[in-house]
Amino acid sequence: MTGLLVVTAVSAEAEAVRAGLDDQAVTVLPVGVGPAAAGAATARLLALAEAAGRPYRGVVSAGIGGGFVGRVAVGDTVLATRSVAADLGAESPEGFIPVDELGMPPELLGVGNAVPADPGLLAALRTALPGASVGAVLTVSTVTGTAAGTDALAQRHPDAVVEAMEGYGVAVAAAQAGVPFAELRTVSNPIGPRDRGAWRMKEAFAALTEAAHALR
Ligand SMILES: O=C(O)c1cccc(C(=O)CC[C@H]2O[C@@H](n3cnc4c(=O)[nH]cnc43)[C@H](O)[C@@H]2O)c1
Repeated sequence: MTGLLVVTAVSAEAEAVRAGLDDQAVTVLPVGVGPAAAGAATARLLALAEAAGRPYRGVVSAGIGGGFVGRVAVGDTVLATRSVAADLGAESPEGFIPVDELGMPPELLGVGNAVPADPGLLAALRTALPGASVGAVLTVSTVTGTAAGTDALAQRHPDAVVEAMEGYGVAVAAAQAGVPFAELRTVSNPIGPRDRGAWRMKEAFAALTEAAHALR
């Protein structure tokens, strides 16, 4: 058994995590933006480690994310209770229908719309990061950038604190490999009408470095 695998979307996030870690047993790798790239790359890393007889003992999706205003602030650290595929489903005149509620046979649904964090891994991270906010983290393929989109998402997910683009994909890879999963985010921007100038990447990367000790 090897140590923990921490996957980020981009290399700047991986570098921020590594800067706060001095543990050789933790592997930190960028796996791409979006649930498909992150899920496929994570599945490959987990399978290669397993085939080499050195499976990872856990996988953490880490990085920056957009925060729901009034629930978290820029610079905050967040731990996911579950990682939710917020745009996996169908639109209808009555609104969005999550894939879980489309009436598909259960064997086609896989893990459904959400994957809970591993209780043991989440508990350990909460202990190490007592100041972290805890709630659902949404995975979206399109960054939310309108007031209407933000309101709809906030109403559909009253327990959500952050949106990002990879957690659910990584969670599916971990679930299929039978490896404990968790998601850790720091808030770089408020979710709302697109304003790239409001993104505070430096602050979010610094918070990621600060939080990384929890991954030891
Ligand atoms: O300029 C953009 O709109 C943009 C789009 C995708 C990625 C980036 C990045 O440089 C950051 C990579 C990473 O950050 C996460 N993230 C951060 N804020 C949000 C958000 O408000 N909504 C969704 N994802 C967010 C995400 O996981 C990206 O992979 C910039």
